[in-house]
Amino acid sequence: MPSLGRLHLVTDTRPGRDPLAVVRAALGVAGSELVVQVRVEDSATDREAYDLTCRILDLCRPVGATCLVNDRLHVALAAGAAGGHVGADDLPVDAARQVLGPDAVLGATAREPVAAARAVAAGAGYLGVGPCHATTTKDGLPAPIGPDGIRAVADAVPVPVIAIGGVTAATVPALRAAGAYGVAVVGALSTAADPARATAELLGALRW
Ligand SMILES: Cc1ncc(COP(=O)(O)OP(=O)(O)O)c(N)n1
Ligand SMILES: Cc1nc(C(=O)O)sc1CCOP(=O)(O)O
Ligand SMILES: [Mg+2]
Repeated sequence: MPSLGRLHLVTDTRPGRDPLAVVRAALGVAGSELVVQVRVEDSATDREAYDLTCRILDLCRPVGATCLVNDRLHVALAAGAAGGHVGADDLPVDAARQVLGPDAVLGATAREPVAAARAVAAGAGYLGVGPCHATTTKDGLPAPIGPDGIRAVADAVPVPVIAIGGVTAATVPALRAAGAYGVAVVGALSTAADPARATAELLGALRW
């Protein structure tokens, strides 16, 4: 299995956004280094999630980029994505592993070391850890954990830690120094005036 990419683009499907244009721009710069996580609003239908995933897979496949699906593992399987990501309101990690099979990429959200170790024992291959910083993209999150919170989890588990929540190119170095393997972003790419340039800046920060 190829190693996990360090830059995860999580799609922004809120009204007025153009997730396909952002994915296209990011893939043009990052190619196979990019992981695209298809994340749709809870109000989206499965058909909408499936159609978006298929369109994103059509963009990812030619450049060898990885496509994952958030929450809806049946959509991941039906579309032929590489795997999925689950959190506290989704299938438990062991059940998600059963659904996806042993070879799929499976990420789980964990905000502190004990939950992180449990998720890994249950079959998670990477962890999404946050929120690192304040974010306007998702409501109802606990207080930001900052680089220290990332370090606490990264020190406790043997799998890649992907830092999420308010991540920008400027905040990447401190997160990497704290042990993050990579980062997941929504707004840093979806609201960028030039998503290709923003991708290059994030990749540059991740290479340090
Ligand atoms: C890389 C990554 N980390 C965390 C999350 C959040 O997942 P979850 O807690 O299930 O919340 P939703 O994204 O489903 O609202 C993620 N998607 N990706
Ligand atoms: C979807 C999501 N999950 C988070 C978590 O901490 O679990 S933070 C988040 C939103 C990340 O968006 P942005 O990069 O715009 O801050
Ligand atoms: Mg979820």
